[in-house]
Amino acid sequence: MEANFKHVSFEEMSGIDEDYDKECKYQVSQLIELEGFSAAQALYYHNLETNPDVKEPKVLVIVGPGINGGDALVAARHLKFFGYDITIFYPKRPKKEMLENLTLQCENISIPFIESLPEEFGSDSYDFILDGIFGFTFKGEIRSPFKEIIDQIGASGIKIVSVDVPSSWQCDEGNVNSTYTPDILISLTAPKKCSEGFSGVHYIAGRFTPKFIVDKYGLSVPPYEGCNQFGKIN
Ligand SMILES: NC(=O)C1=CN([C@@H]2O[C@H](COP(=O)(O)OP(=O)(O)OC[C@H]3O[C@@H](n4cnc5c(N)ncnc54)[C@H](O)[C@@H]3O)[C@@H](O)[C@H]2O)[C@@H](O)CC1
Ligand SMILES: [K+]
Repeated sequence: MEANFKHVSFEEMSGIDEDYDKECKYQVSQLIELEGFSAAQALYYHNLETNPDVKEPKVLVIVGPGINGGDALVAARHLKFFGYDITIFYPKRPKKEMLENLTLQCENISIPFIESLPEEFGSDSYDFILDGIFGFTFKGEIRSPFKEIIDQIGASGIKIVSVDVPSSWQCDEGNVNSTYTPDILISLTAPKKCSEGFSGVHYIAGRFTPKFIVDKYGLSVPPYEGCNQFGKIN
């Protein structure tokens, strides 16, 4: 299904983002909640399908400094409520009320925050790394400390689940920094051009996109089942 699916450019995704704001009156915090919840659901169902014996998967959630990081904080909270064993690494915390509130909500449910990544990841340290470092607006070379973090995650041997785009990939150009390719990708609203050749497991989380936006940008709609907030396309 991936090959026949519409992959959006940076310009198109920026237009959709603007329409969410101006035409749909979605508040950023509302969108983040929907995106993070959808991502948590997708990972939950993925684990159920591929690893049903692991009832409380251990997930290291890596939170970046922007909205992609906000999505990851929301996903972490919902996964914790789903019974997962969650740890958060959030190295660079901007003083923004919305992100501070999302952080507090994770602290309130006793999710531990670690100060640094382990020197080496043991094979059984985590079942997944949830990558919420950078999103579709990322450009250029990776600045410190994220260069080192992204290299470490890539070398960890742990299954990586990227939210929206693999962090440090550019929306239109792809893996310009030659970093990791995730095992699982959860694209928000629509897959981005950089994932056109992606051969891993691919979910779309966008069951909040009104039909007029789907029509305006010619988006493909994944097969949403029941009340799932995600659809699988690969
Ligand atoms: N704003 C919204 O309402 C929506 C947000 N969404 C989510 O928001 C994401 C985009 O959010 P942002 O635009 O905040 O982007 P990011 O979440 O990628 O964060 C941007 C921040 O990363 C840092 N950064 C940027 N380039 C860097 C570099 N080269 N090296 C090191 N640090 C760098 C800067 O501090 C910048 O403030 C999407 O991918 C998605 O996850 C969208 O899906 C749609 C709606
Ligand atoms: K990401």
